Amino acid sequence: MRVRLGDLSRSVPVNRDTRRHPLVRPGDTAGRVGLRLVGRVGVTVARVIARFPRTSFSLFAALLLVDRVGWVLPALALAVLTVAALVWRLACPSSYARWLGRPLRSWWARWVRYAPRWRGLMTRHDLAVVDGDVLVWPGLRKVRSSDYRDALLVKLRAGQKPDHLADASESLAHALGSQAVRVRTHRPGYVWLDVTRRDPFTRPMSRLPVPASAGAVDLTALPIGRREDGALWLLRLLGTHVFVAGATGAGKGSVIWSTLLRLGPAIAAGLVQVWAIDPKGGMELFPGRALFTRYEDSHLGAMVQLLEDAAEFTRDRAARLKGVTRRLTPTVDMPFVLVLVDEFAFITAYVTDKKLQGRADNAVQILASQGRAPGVGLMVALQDPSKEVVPYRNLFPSRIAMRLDEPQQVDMVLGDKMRTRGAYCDLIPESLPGVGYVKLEGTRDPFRVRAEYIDDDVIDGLARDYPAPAGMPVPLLGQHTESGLDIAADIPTPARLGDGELSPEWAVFSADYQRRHATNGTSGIPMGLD
Ligand SMILES: Nc1ncnc2c1ncn2[C@@H]1O[C@H](COP(=O)(O)OP(=O)(O)OP(=O)(O)O)[C@@H](O)[C@H]1O
Repeated sequence: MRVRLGDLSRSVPVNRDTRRHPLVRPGDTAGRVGLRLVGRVGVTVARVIARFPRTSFSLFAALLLVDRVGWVLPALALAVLTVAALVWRLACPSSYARWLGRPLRSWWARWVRYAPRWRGLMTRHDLAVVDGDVLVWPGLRKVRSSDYRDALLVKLRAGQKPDHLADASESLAHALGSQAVRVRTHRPGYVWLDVTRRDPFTRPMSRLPVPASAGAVDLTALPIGRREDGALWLLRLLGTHVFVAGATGAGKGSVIWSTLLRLGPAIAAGLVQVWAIDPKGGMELFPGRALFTRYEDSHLGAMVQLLEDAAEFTRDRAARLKGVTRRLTPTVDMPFVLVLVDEFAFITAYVTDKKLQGRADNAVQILASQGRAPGVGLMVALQDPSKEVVPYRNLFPSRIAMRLDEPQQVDMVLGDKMRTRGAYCDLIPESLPGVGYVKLEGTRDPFRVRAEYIDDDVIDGLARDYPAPAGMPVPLLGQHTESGLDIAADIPTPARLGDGELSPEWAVFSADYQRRHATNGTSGIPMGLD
């Protein structure tokens, strides 16, 4: 690789003629030329030292050492240090990675991978700006390299904003041979450019913690998957509402079930109630019905009624808690209630009966606007983020977009400019179900995640081990049943409704859904419940 010092500098004159100060001018004596040459070399060396003080002084110290003691001793010392580093790496990989591996890799990435081509990258992607009579470009300030990505801290030039880099991110990704380049805001004037080198989600995910007791369930941080940087993806339910969108087979089910898996002990202890609606006739949620305090999956009217009951409950609780507390701490007497709706659009945007649609709409508005403080959360999933559902999006502070069919749908789900900021949901391959992007209220940038896959055996175990306590009103299959019904005992094996039992619009949807699923076999990574 050819390194040009010009690439490492921070600016060049706009008009190259101003640089033309020839070394040899007409009438010059040899002495003058020599002096000019020494002067120029001196200035260049001083510039390099000022620009790269650590590297320059390390090099200088090494040369001094070789000069004083010869090369044998330093070479031996280097060999001993290398062996020590290898032993360290084998004995304690995590501390090695933290203290030596990553800093070395970051140093290498900065000076070998990025710095030599930085100027070309910036100018060719129209990221250089004219400042007075010089051309300047965003400065590369720091690189943090991990197994999967390089994070580049970039200083913006006056007149630039993060969106300028975001707009160029797709072409930068191609230029760098990266899967994706995303822009994260750091602080005013600085952004992180995340350059993905390998997709961490192509590897099987290690199992995530499952809370052993109700006390271990943290409603503000349920571990339901991994973030791209390797950290746990912690989903907040208390004080927010969650909107999940994704094409068929995108893995919305894994978000729902990994959430329910982490709620299990709290559900069984009565600290959390889940009121569930599955317009697909129970195809998604029915196997977990024992977990649900209320459940509807067949009649539209009953589903809307459940939403209205939840809205009424929310209003009532908000009135009771008025002046007492601003945020609920769930107890058995005052549980957190999660209203879970699969295929949300089918009970809101797509309902043809205007009266029912109005009722559902009202209930959703009340739940979304008043539920956060009194401990009522709404979690909805939907397949088709069309413009009809966009108005609902703003009611949900936490949004998750999984694989989507069209690039425009990304902003429909996550919010404006989110695709530009790197949420490439339309580029998620079908071979990676469960992968998506999350946008949280109060944060500027989306982040990439993969939900843990929960298989049918785990779901059966979850429903068996953590049923909602009996003694609650438990309406089942569209019929309002009175309290005291132990549903786990009543319906031991999962049953599915036939299309004939569904109302006409659900029958059409259900038939279409089954047809699509019959040809949509996707493989999963099995993960069991211990
Ligand atoms: N996180 C995941 N990891 C690995 N595989 C997964 C994951 N999530 C889902 N899958 C696989 O993808 C298939 C489809 O997932 P899922 O049913 O959750 O999609 P969906 O978005 O709910 O689809 P639909 O809207 O059609 O119901 C699953 O049967 C499973 O094989």
